[in-house]
Amino acid sequence: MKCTILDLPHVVANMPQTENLIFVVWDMFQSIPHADAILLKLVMHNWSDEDCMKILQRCKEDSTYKDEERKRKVLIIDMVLNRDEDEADMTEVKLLLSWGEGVCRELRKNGKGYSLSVAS
Ligand SMILES: C[S@@+](CC[C@H](N)C(=O)[O-])C[C@H]1O[C@@H](n2cnc3c(N)ncnc32)[C@H](O)[C@@H]1O
Repeated sequence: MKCTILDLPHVVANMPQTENLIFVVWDMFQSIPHADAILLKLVMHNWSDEDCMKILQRCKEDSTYKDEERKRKVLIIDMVLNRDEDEADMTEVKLLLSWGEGVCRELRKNGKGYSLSVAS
């Protein structure tokens, strides 16, 4: 498996490369280069809903994959509040960790399943 880490210049510019792991200076708001899968780990909580939609749109755009069976996968790992099921201490820890980081989103049960919205 080959992995490419995309980030801003001050984060990846001088990182050592290996055969399977490379670091590339890239602005994810402009485009996302071709890959079988894209992992957005601890990225979305930094951005508004509008910016998250832009990032997901860039993930969706890939002129090299026309085949429906081989569409790229997008995996999101991020922290969300789940006050209905988390212990109160866990909610406090999550709020503390997300403090100053941007947007804290909350998972809520509704009639159809779950919804995710900006925590208030
Ligand atoms: C909270 S960090 C998460 C980093 C890494 N995914 C992790 O889990 O450790 C968010 C990263 O997004 C990067 N970032 C911010 N704006 C970006 C952009 N326009 N294009 C690419 N990366 C960006 C930041 O430099 C930062 O390293």
